[in-house]
Amino acid sequence: MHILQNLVQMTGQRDHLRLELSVLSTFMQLPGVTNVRALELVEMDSGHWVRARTWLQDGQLVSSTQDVVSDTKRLPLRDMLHLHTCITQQMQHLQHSAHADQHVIWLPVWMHEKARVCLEVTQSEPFTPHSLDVITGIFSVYQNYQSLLDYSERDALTGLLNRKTFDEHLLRFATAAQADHSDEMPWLAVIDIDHFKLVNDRFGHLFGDEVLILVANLLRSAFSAQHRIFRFGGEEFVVLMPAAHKAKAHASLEAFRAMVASHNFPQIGRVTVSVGFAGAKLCSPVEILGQADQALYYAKENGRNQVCHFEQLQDQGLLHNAQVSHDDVELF
Ligand SMILES: Nc1nc2c(ncn2[C@@H]2O[C@H](COP(=O)(O)OP(=O)(O)OP(=O)(O)O)[C@@H](O)[C@H]2O)c(=O)[nH]1
Repeated sequence: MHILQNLVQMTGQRDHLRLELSVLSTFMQLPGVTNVRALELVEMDSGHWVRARTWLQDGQLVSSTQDVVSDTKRLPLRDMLHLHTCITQQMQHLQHSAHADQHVIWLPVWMHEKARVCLEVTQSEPFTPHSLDVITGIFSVYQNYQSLLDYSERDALTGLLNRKTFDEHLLRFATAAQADHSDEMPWLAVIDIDHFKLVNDRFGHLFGDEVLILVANLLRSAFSAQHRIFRFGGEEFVVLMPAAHKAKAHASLEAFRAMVASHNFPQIGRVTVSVGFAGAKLCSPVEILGQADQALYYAKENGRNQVCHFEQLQDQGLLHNAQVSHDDVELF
């Protein structure tokens, strides 16, 4: 009965992290379960890494406030031998008995043949067919519900994140940077396709859609799993970039701009983008978006196909004629 109540609570969640806490606390209700963790898997610096994102501490489940890049406790995936096997062989789950009273099962969440999260359940007794059925059953409910949540957070045309979860992601990026205390900060970039109306007018809406999909693919290949890429609607994209020095953020946006400009779009040929970016500090999302939008507006007014930085334009006193009132900024 407890489990049923937990499942009801689990499927009432509207947020991935709360859903994760909920499924782990459901596992904790099972007899013999002594430990649970949610492990985050990430590919960076041409290696695979793993770190605990949610774990049990003094009987309470806690989640990391750091992002995976700044988490010094992350390990190379190959250091966790069994998990490494489970992931590289794309297994649905894998069990291992480390000691007579320590039996572990890993349950990776597969999405488009990639696993970004893996749940780990440890119990004091060996797994029986019944306990395995219960664990994998709960995991299936969790996985189905997670993909439903994921679907509702994505833009149907490009598969990028939609506007819905933007504020939450922004807050997480800004808070993680505060905890880090370094002089690096996260960045927010607004990217807009130049003269997109002309593409639609000349080639038709279907070709316009094709350009949106191709630009979304270029965004995915230019930015890593640590970035968050959104389509806010129309031909406007937003990228949340993890903490970095301004020069590094500028260079990666510039590399993306150049990548689009040199891409051969079938039938259409050349397409360019303009980019405005600003520091993603702990202030309101509307304020930060407004700043990045002002820089974008400046880029559009001054030749397009370029990357402009809000604070730099402001310091140079160049924003007087490019002020965008917040009423004009198309946010939703
Ligand atoms: N194909 C397609 N077009 C879209 C979609 N959403 C918005 N649009 C079109 O995007 C165009 C946006 O045009 P504008 O905002 O005038 O800007 P622009 O032509 O890109 O010019 P600049 O931004 O000034 O460089 C409009 O023609 C919209 O109809 C979509 O989902 N698919």
